[in-house]
Amino acid sequence: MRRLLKNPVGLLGAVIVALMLLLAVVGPPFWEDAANRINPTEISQGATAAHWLGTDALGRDLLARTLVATRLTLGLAFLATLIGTVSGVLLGTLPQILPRRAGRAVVAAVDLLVAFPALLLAMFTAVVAGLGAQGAVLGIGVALAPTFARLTHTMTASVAGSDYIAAARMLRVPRRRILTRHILPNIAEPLILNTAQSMGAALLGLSAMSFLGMGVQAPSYDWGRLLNEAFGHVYVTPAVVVAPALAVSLAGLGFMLLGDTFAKAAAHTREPVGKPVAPEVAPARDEPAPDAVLEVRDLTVAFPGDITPVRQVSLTVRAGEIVGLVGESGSGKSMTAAAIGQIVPYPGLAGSARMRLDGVDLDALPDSERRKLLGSSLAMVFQDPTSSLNPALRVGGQLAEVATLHDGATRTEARARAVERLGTVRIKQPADVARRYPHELSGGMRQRAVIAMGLMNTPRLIIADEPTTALDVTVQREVLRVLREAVDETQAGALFISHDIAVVSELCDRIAVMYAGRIVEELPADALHYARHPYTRALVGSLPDMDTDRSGPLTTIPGRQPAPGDVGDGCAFADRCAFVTGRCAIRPKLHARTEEHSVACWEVQ
Ligand SMILES: Nc1ncnc2c1ncn2[C@@H]1O[C@H](COP(=O)(O)OP(=O)(O)OP(=O)(O)O)[C@@H](O)[C@H]1O
Repeated sequence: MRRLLKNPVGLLGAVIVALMLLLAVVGPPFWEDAANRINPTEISQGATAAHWLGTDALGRDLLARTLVATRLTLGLAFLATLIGTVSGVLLGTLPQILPRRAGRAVVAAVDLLVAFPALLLAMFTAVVAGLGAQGAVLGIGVALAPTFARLTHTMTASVAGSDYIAAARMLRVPRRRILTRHILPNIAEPLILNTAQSMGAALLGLSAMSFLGMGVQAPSYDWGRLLNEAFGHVYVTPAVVVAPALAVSLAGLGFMLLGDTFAKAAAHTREPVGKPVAPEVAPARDEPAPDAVLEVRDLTVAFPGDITPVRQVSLTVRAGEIVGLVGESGSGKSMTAAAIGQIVPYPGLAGSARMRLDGVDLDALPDSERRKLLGSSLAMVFQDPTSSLNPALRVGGQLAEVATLHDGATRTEARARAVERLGTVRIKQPADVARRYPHELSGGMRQRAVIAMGLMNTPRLIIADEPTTALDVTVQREVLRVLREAVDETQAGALFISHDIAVVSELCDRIAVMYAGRIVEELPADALHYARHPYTRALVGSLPDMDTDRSGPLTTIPGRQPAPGDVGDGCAFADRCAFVTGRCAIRPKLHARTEEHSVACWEVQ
């Protein structure tokens, strides 16, 4: 509400609507007498001192009649909106309750009605229902209903696809209860906003019907009826249409502006508070690493509200090397990957002292060049291969598209390369698989197809973000082998993100351990058992081995990682650490123990 009052357009809408509502209450008692007083000596006059906006054919004051008509006009518009909303919402939810075929028939009928001009639909209904206020209200209500029904159906269908609805279905919650308890509350807000806007449309529609003689009939009168009566005299005394025309326009505008502002305010409430602020990081001055395909220095990602999920992360990946980034959920691994790929979600912003891909400084490139380089030199493989592949396109076509877009390859060349790359990732009968749609492949094949898509350009860096988490253990092994082979063959570097330290130690050459947005230890994978940071040691210690007693619960690390907005000045792991001392109130820097092994912990420095 405060936001509404701060917005001048919203404020104007609110003032107009409030004024109209006030007039609807006080209009008839105050001005009814003047509005009905017939005066044969002052018939169809223009503006005079006694009648500011003229008189009608019986000499009645038009300003007073317009003010009095506010109640009937708004009342009828409200009724029409109510009919439109209720019947539209019922119609829109029917497909969820009815058997599939009947539901489809309802959707088709709604689509047909939406395509039909609304005013014609209103007139048709009004003629069938009988001329007069009742018919007009029903007509406008019926005309509003299809839009509401379509909106309700679309939103219901999208909410119905959510996991919590699937869970409710599995628990055998009855359909009607799913609808009222789980679906409707989630779509109520946009429906209410649409209602505010529809009130303006109903008001204009009803006035049009009355103006055309199909709505309110004499002796009753609404604004449309007043316009209809005044229109016969408009060429002689134009002033007679001013009052009702002004009232219709003003009220229509008021409701539209208010509805619009409500909709914008609702969209804003879903936006995060505060403006995006780019993290300030001084550029690195030393020489870049000569053999690195990726060199990241002091990468920081910040969101408004002092949320910093990635804090001064430095990483180097060399050609032919797989670096594992490991840490528990929420430590900032994916956000690091997103920042390297320049896809940090709004309103987050990334900054770094250095960001070099294949020897090129990304920060020094103009936007278009940077996008081009990332498109050709970086391949990203995400956890869910389903969302990386377009379900409407054949696998081969999608892979080929990469080659035609980036390398300007012909269709035949691109298709041949797609089949070859599918073979590279150990897909049997690649030519046959290229002709299939993603849903026709198993999860493991899909993930390999995504890796093959990344390899279409011969990338210099592959970022694989939990690529095997959704797969079972045997398929997981196959995908990891494919990744290793791709790196060995192409001599690209790879950043492999996982929360599973066992997988990382098996696949990677080096491991960077992340905790609360920072790298806390970096070491060769084969030296994992010499890890020094208490967090890395706890991660390694939580792995079951041959001697683990499998009848008991696995070891866990007590406590919780702080959220990105709650990380203090000291060591972020201190609360969970068995070796905590007073020094841990100051954050330890990453300290090089050997050329290949760095740790951020006071205990081991
Ligand atoms: N759009 C966002 N706005 C604000 N904070 C965000 C946003 N996206 C992610 N975060 C925060 O960033 C932190 C790091 O998220 P990130 O996805 O990088 O973690 P992760 O280590 O990859 O975890 P997981 O293994 O669960 O994917 C999380 O705590 C999350 O709350």
